[in-house]
Amino acid sequence: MLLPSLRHVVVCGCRGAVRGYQFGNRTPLRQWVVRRGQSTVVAEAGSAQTATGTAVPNAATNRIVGRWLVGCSGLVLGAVVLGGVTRLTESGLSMVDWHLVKEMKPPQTQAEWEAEFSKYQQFPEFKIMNHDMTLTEFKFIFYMEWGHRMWGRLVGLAYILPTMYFWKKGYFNRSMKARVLGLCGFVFFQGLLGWYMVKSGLEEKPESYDIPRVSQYRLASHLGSALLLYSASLWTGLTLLLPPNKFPDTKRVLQLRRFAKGTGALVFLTALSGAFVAGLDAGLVYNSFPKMGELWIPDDLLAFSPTLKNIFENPTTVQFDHRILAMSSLAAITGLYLFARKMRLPRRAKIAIGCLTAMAYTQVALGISTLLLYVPTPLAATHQSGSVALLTFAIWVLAELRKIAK
Ligand code: HEM
Repeated sequence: MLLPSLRHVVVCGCRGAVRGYQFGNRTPLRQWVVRRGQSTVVAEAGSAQTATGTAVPNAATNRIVGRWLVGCSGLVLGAVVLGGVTRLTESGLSMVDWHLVKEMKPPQTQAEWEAEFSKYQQFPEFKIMNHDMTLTEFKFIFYMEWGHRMWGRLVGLAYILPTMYFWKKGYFNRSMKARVLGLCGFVFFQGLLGWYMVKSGLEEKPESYDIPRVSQYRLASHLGSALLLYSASLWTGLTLLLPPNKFPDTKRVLQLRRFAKGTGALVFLTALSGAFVAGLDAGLVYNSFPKMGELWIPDDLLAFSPTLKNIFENPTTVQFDHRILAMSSLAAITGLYLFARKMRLPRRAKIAIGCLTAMAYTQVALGISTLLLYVPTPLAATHQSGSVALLTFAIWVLAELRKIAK
């Protein structure tokens, strides 16, 4: 006999699966599973009920949560693009302190602007690079950074407020609660990382007349954690929204799934290596393709000592690695496409793989153009956004190929 709350889920005509329960391989003991044709309807013992007596979470609430998370990933994408443009316009070091609430109001009067400008003048970027900057020019770089920080706060609110609301309404099951808490924690961590990164560009380095720039390690961590937040939100949202495909458990399907996972990881790694290229301005050391200058393997590839240091600190090696990883990603995606072409797959999975392949070629073309044209801001920003688009298609492919928990 069905428990009352579970019966409600089934009887209330939830179309398709209640999909928030399929994460991980283990089904919590507290759950009852009922198979209805192709879909799996799951309810928890003693799950909450709405005012109309409907048990939650259910298919409808899962759809709401799914859309919210996909929307949140869109906001993260906006933050990544804005962050890239902020960096490329060299605006990121214009706000020299950090206050969660106070800085939300930008300077209003002439006196406030002058005070803000004179604070900026104490730091190396002004002293070494921008000593002839006017107040009007300062206002531009200030507003760029301010816009990025405000967007970050908007992202934070977009995660935290609905989390509180949905939690109270009982829209999350146990595993979902852990997930959204993790995502909210991640947003907070992302903000802290951002300030930690900016601080590295504000430090006075006596005896150094180099262009002040943030640490490439911190830039890669900041971008990498934004991409992780994006991927986790999108994945969770998509698995709630997309009905799972039914695959036969054949060897080829298992191989395809494994292949797709590896390819997704490679794309992620390539994007991360791009952050090192950006952080070291390594896009300006060799502006030719496919060779680096006259050579396939440049002779300053291992110029730094110890050797390991070259991987993250030598601009030549960092650019070389990014090229190799990018070409490996392209080869893997092309391989995935050819492998999948011979298989009978659901239409949506085929479309997702096709989109991933088309985007991979576009992204490589964008990268090469960025390099050959000496990193112009609009092209570099498009290349950066292209990496998120590529990641999006990779996650879509994985969501289409995912295994249904038994
Ligand atoms: C799968 C393919 C690729 C992915 C996912 C990818 C990803 C990225 C990412 C995420 C960045 C950092 C952008 C930023 O933070 O502003 C970047 C930078 C860069 N990439 Fe790629 N990339 C790919 C292919 C290529 C290729 C084939 C080239 C050229 C041979 C290239 C050249 C560059 C350059 C020059 C930069 C530095 C741009 C700057 O300073 O803003 N990329 N890439």
